[in-house]
Amino acid sequence: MTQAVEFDPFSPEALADPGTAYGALRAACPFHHRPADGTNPDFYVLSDHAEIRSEVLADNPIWSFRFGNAMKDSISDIGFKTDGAFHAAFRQVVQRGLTPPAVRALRPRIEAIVDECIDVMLAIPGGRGDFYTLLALPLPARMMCLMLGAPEADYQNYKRWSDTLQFLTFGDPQPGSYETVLKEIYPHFTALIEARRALLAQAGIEEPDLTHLGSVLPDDFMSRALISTVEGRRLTHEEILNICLAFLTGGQETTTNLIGHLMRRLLEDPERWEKLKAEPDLIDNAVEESLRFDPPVLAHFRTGLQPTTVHGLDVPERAKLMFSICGANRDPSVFPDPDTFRIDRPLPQAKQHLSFGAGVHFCLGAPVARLEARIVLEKLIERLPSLRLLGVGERVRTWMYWGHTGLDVAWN
Ligand code: HEM
Repeated sequence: MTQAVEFDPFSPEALADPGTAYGALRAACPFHHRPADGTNPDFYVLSDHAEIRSEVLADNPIWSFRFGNAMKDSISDIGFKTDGAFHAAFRQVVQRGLTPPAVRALRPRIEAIVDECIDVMLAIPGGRGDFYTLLALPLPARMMCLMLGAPEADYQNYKRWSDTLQFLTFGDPQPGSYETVLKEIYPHFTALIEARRALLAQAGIEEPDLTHLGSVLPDDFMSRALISTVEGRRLTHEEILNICLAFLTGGQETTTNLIGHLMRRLLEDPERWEKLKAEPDLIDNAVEESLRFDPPVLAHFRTGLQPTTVHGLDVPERAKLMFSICGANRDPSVFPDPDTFRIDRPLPQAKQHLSFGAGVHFCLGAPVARLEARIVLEKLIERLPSLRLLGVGERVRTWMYWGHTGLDVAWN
């Protein structure tokens, strides 16, 4: 059944309260066909949790990432925007740097940044400010600089570039505007890559490997890309840039919004905040419930490589399929009482959310985002327990993302 309901992801209601809108669509029509409307192309919306997981995001010959994961095609066949065996091999370049011990080793750096942000908050006379500007935004941006190997002082550029790229990829940009911003970003990354190539040249190393990480080269993901091979060859410059862009765009606004949503939901009902302070063992539950209830990425797209049938409906080749993370996260067969935010939702249940995707393109940065959110809660409970919510800012402008531009908070 596909046409049973009207669904407009661009309506003011869906933009303002996606959980309710996407949840209602899932309940009424888990596979929905949305015809072209003059501005937006024809696409299908799948909200069926089990099917998204087992059919669309698992390794399969039909639903391709090669056309990008936005509504409009952007074919590049580079890096993460690939399918099958090549993609699996390419992922390894980053995945090898994000083993559990490697992620745990980020803890002191994250703690130091959070402490610095809280010091700034505590020094504000009157104890009031925007939680995004003060913490939710600088932490992920600084972490991306640190992980890629850029000076942390660049973090405001990283934030600006990521916002612009996000909007251009998932919004409705002017022709050529994507290329304009890349003209600013690519020279920045190219200079950092060239600096690492120069270090190798100075040391007379032609075939760099793992042993050179942290010795000849700084131990960061840009160096990691230089020492890595994929299918027996070195990565091209474009592939290294693709990794930089994936971190730049994938790791910032998403994590900012995770931290922002989390604090909004905890503070809007002060009993939740009190409960968490009394039972800090619930921190992981609260983080996962926030991801489920307020997914920073509402949905992504895949493109059909061949005709197929979904929920009994024939779907043509090159169909655009939107998998609704937000809708799937409200599935009552997986999450009882899905429209209630429960900080004590059992962890194994809450973790079934699809907010980091699933399957072959599952988010590589998920453990980093989770650790950042966890440390923010640990530190706020310890150092700013009197935090309270005064107001929520504007919605972010990219319709497929869910978050706000500010959170007005106060503390004693
Ligand atoms: C709360 C924070 C985050 C959310 C909600 C999030 C969400 C996602 C989602 C939904 C995908 C799957 C895309 C798809 O299948 O179309 C993804 C992939 C990815 N994410 Fe994240 N992400 C977050 C943080 C991060 C961080 C911190 C990093 C980097 C350290 C990162 C790097 C990546 C990369 C490289 C991929 C591509 C994986 C692949 O294609 O194989 N993400 N993310």
